[in-house]
Parts: sequence; structure tokens; C-alpha cells
Amino acid sequence: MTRGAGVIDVRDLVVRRGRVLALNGVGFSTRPGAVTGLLGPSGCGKSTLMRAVVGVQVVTSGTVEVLGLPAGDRRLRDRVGYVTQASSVYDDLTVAENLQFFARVLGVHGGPSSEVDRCIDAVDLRAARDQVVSRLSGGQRSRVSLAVALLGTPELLVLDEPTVGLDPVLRRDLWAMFHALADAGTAVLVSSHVMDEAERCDRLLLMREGVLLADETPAELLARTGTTDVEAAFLALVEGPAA
Ligand SMILES: Nc1ncnc2c1ncn2[C@@H]1O[C@H](COP(=O)(O)OP(=O)(O)OP(=O)(O)O)[C@@H](O)[C@H]1O
Repeated sequence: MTRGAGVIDVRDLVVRRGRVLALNGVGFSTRPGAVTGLLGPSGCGKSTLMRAVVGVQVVTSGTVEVLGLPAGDRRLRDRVGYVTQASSVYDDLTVAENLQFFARVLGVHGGPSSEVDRCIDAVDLRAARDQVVSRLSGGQRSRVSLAVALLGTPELLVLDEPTVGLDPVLRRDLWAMFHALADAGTAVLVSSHVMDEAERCDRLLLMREGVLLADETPAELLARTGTTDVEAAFLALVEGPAA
């Protein structure tokens, strides 16, 4: 990566989806080695923003650059990992077979079999390595998608609501894993509509109706709004004194 450039650089981004203005002038940048949380209520535009970052969203105006290249550039294919809300793995293959398949598709370098096991270990699925995905629990299944996204050690991981529907222990473990990945230098962008997950992020992007309300650390957000939790901070920003 070019030194000094952001991992993600979004400027004046406007996206219309049908009649809806899904993003209305969004701008931010992220650096490597941090977990950035994209938080906001259902329908506020989180998935649309993530789709724009990975280059699968038609944008109305504005720019989105990733690692100094236009979002979706072919050269970013193995440098960006993306996990959507829908499972993207094959139910009739085992965990390891899924990983092997995607490693071949991505043309992952450095010996596919050791890379497959590295990613399975990273999401703590070694015990389920040879089980067929259809027999796994929901939480295990989302970890298989996550393992696929880790193939090739991407510099940016984009995770759309990866903890939705998971039990508290699994959620805690996944957040620990996001921080371990960030400590190893990966930039992690993770969305959630659960405000209490905000406190687990290094940095927060708070969003409402296609607009960013905040772009700061959780501590800065609480100090600025004079609140003690992110849910109250969100409400303070929404209901605060009219401009
Ligand atoms: N395919 C589509 N066509 C038209 N409008 C869409 C489409 N997908 C989403 N939208 C609209 O765009 C807006 C933003 O949706 P988006 O999925 O980005 O929100 P979100 O914050 O990710 O919500 P959730 O947490 O429920 O996934 C919403 O008003 C939604 O109804």
C-alpha cells in the first residue's frame, strides 16, 4: 500500500437505489490496523456503503478508492475480503472443501492446503474441518464465510453484520478475532445495527438515513455528546438541538 494513503477513501458519495437516496454525501477514510464499526439502524445504508467499498454498487456521484485504486478494480480482487449477510458457501461441501474451492478460484498463492488450514484455524473451526456445511450451526456457518474472506490475507476485510443472530460468546470471540486481525495490520470494516457492539470498535462511523452522524472513537463520541453509551449518543445526535 502507498504510505500515507487511506485503506478506504470515500468522498461525497451519493447512491440512489430506485426512489431511495440510500447514501447522501458520505465521506470518510480508514487506516490499516483498526477495526472500524459502521453502525446505524436497519435501512440506513450500511450495506449500500459496503457494496460501494467493494465495488459492486452503482454510484450516482462521488468517489470510492480502496488501497489507492478505484473500488472494484481487478487488482483489488485478492486484497479485499468481503462477507455479505447471505451465506456464500456451498452447503454440500465440507468446510475444508469450500475453502479449497475458493482458494483455487481466487488463485491464492503460497500453497493452497496450508492456506486453507490457516484460515480454518483463524476462525476456530478446526474441529469441524471435515464436516459438511449443511450440518453446521448458524454460527459455524458464518465463520466458514469469514474463513473464505481470510484467504490470501487481504489488506481490507469488509464484513456486513457478521455477528447478527449469534450468541454472546460467539460474538465476543468474533470481535476478539477482528482485533487480532487488525493487530496483524488488516483494516477491518464491520457493520452492525446493535449499538452495544460499537464499544468494541477502535473507530465508529454512525449512520442514519444515508448520512454519517459521527466519525470518531467511541470515547470521543461519548465525550462530545455527554453520554455514557453509544445508544444514548446516537439519540442525542438525532434529537439534539436543531441547527
Ligand atoms: N435493491 C434495492 N432497490 C431499491 N432500494 C433498495 C435496494 N436495496 C436497498 N434499498 C434501500 O436502500 C436503503 C439502504 O439499504 P441498506 O440495505 O444499505 O441498509 P442497511 O443499513 O444495510 O440495512 P440492514 O441493516 O437492514 O441491512 C434502504 O432504504 C433500502 O430500502
